[in-house]
Amino acid sequence: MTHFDDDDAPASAGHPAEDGSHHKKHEKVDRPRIEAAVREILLAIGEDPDRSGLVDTPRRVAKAYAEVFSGLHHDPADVLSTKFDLDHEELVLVKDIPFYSTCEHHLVPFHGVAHVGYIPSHDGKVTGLSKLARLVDIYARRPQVQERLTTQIVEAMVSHLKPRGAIVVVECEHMCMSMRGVRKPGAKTVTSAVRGQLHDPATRAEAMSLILGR
Ligand SMILES: Nc1nc2c(ncn2[C@@H]2O[C@H](COP(=O)(O)OP(=O)(O)OP(=O)(O)O)[C@@H](O)[C@H]2O)c(=O)[nH]1
Ligand SMILES: [Zn+2]
Repeated sequence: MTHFDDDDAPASAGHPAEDGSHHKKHEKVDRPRIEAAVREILLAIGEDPDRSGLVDTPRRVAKAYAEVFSGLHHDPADVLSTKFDLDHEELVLVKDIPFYSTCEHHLVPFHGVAHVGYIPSHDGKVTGLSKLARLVDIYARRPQVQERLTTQIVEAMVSHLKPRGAIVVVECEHMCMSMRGVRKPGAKTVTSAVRGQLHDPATRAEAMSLILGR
């Protein structure tokens, strides 16, 4: 699993949430405030927030929001600090990383897969493969738009891995385009971001053929 929530911080050095006692002390999400707001929304749509099926809903939504927005309180530097000296200087690509994010315009989900690749720096040091998936979750678990998600992932790799090149391709279905509004279920949005040597046409073509080869 690549996911973590407010009770499951990324396994990385020095994060204060690792000792298991962090839960209340370090929680940055104001759950009572979310609960009050959800109760207001239920009233506003004409529901009875005190009926038995809804009475625990504000608490559940607050707990769910703490999880789906937990990326706001995690630092990609922590995740990408895990490095191995494998003397590998060629492309490393983790493809088809599934993730869920939340559209910041409508606060409904968008979800899909991310493909994340880089050409390591000249020192041949690489990061852990799972860390690339954790990086995706750190940025997905925030109010987002797909373009910024894509850019943030590639920029974090550039900053913390100092790669010779990096590429991120993200393919998503946006629930705000499926279940409401324009109502086009199945429509996919594809975004990409490329840095450094991955701009080279041959290198980029190699990465893209690996990404697209299903
Ligand atoms: N660029 C971009 N747009 C997004 C993303 N997620 C949702 N949107 C779009 O945000 C736009 C918001 O448009 P508005 O006209 O302000 O809101 P709206 O009336 O709800 O629009 P409709 O969704 O067309 O009904 C819509 O076109 C959405 O499709 C995203 O990740 N990136
Ligand atoms: Zn939306």
